Amino acid sequence: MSNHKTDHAIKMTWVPEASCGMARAGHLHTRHGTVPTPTFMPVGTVGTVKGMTMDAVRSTGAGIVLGNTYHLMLRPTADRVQKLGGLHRMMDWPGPILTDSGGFQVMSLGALRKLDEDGVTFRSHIDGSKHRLTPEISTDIQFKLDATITMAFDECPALPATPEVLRKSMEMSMRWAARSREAFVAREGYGQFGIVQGGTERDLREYSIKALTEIGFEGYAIGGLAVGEGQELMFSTLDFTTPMLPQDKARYLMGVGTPDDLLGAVMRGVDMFDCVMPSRAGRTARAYTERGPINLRNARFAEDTRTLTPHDDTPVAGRYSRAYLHHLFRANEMLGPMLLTWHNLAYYQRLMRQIRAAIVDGTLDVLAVKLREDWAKGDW
Ligand SMILES: C=CCOC(=O)Nc1nc2cc3[nH]c(NC)nc3cc2c(=O)[nH]1
Repeated sequence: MSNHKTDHAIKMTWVPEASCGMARAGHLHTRHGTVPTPTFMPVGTVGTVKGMTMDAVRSTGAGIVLGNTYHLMLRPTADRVQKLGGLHRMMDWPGPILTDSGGFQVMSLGALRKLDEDGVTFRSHIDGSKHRLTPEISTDIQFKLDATITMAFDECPALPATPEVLRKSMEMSMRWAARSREAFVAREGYGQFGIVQGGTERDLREYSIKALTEIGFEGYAIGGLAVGEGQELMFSTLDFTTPMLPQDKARYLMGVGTPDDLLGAVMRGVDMFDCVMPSRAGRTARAYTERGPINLRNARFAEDTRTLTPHDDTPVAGRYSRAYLHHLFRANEMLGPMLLTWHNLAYYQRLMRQIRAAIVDGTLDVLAVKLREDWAKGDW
């Protein structure tokens, strides 16, 4: 008799609610709660969304956050996170957590790694110690972290790359996807996402989707993009990739992006996003606003008593003047990055809520025109 809990566990599901053109609104049901999609996932690299308490993250409306396997396996190590009760308990975030498989982080480390068919060997950027990641090791680490969504271990090839290089890399990632799935422990409401590769080549993307859907995953990520190809090539790749993905599963575009990227990708059928931009910008005095980004270190804000946004839906939004934030950054005060990260993440969540509402009432095209007009206006 097979063990019901593991073999047939009712895994995570994505349920559609409405669509508008290629855009979809739905709900991702997981063991750690339900998340409305489209959704933007704040990046919590080493078990913290830098500069934010998780209450502050929750106050922005975020439903799911991201953790990085590569960073956490080096420090504090997966075994220690497991001893501390898993990421949810350790960082006091009861909601869903998606962890990456480490592949991309190691790839971006460049020289410090050696790739072979079985996996990748690399040296820690912290103390130079030697480590290994394989589909099995990565999946086991994510299990120890208690990730709600586990990502398949893949290789993200650097662009530009020849179709031959892209094909060889994608085929290896598909072999790694099968091994990742084999190593995945199915639990009620948990899930694992496969990662579509193939660069900007339609035939390679088609081959990759066929391979992944034959293995079967709870969701599908679109990898290999936002690596310097530019928005036009990213969008044209999405135009032929998302229609080939299963309609009834969530689609996750990794590492994306600016507000304009998010809007365009949602309109091409993407449901989930993660990007360091809003939080990294928050640490570098770059504020996202309804009229596009502004740099608060600029002297023109020294006596600007206006707030960053007319909205007042978090303890930060609409409360602090640009002049005060300008002062905090000039004085190198830690409150500057904290408040601005909070503001930027709230801006991204508000944008996703606006987009979602427009999908539900069928007016996404109207909203898209309005948003792009306002972003182009520049600061008022
Ligand atoms: C959280 C991610 C879960 O995915 C993985 O574990 N592997 C993976 N990560 C990526 C991350 C990316 N960021 C960008 N631009 C900033 N492009 C990316 C592409 C990939 C990719 O092809 N694979």
